[in-house]
Amino acid sequence: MKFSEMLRAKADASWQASFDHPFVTGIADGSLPLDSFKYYMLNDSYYLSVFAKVQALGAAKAADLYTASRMAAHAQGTYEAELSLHENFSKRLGITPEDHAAFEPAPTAYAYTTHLLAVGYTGTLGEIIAALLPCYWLYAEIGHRLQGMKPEVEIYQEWINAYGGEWFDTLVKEQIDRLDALAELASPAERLRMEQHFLISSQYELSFWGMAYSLEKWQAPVMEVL
Ligand SMILES: Cc1ncc(CO)c(N)n1
Repeated sequence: MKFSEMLRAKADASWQASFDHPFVTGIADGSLPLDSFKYYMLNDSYYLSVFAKVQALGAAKAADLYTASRMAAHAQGTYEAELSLHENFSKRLGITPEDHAAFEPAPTAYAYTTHLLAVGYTGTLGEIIAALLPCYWLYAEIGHRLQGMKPEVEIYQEWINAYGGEWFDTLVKEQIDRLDALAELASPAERLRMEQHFLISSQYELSFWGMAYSLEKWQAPVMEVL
């Protein structure tokens, strides 16, 4: 069994909980309140801005120029997705520059990105890809599962199309193959860290839906701190 398949099997319970989460099923059937989707978009913009940095940290840690260039290309791809999906959606959802200015990441978005940054700065490229992979792979699986659903809310349909398409599949497959190649070279201790990072990111993906669905907030405002 490939290393990636072993990780996917171990994460299955949290992935199934993501598939069944009311945020995800609410996108599929159009019942998700727009306020939750708006809150998701704001937090996801923040999330993706850190995600791109961690991809770039992966580029810095690559053993060869080709891999460095691919990780950098993925960081660039995140930037472009961020621009096209989020700027377009922000306008249509009525998210204003003031909303962005007043925005502070919710506790779960902050914790998840802090986890990614910790692995980005302390980990090997294998560890970094293990931490980033649930973000790619889970969304691709959700995109596929939701293909063919026709929510009345146009933005939800576009969200499904973005993650269910071939463009995203190719990126995900590339990183799965890279993870398997790096796992072959890794020591047992590094492979264990890769597994931990993957499972923790999978848990945070699940928490991220709950965060948006419940409009999760800090107990006290932290605007001055973050
Ligand atoms: C939280 C989260 N995970 C994964 C993706 C997919 O890139 C995303 N946009 N946001």
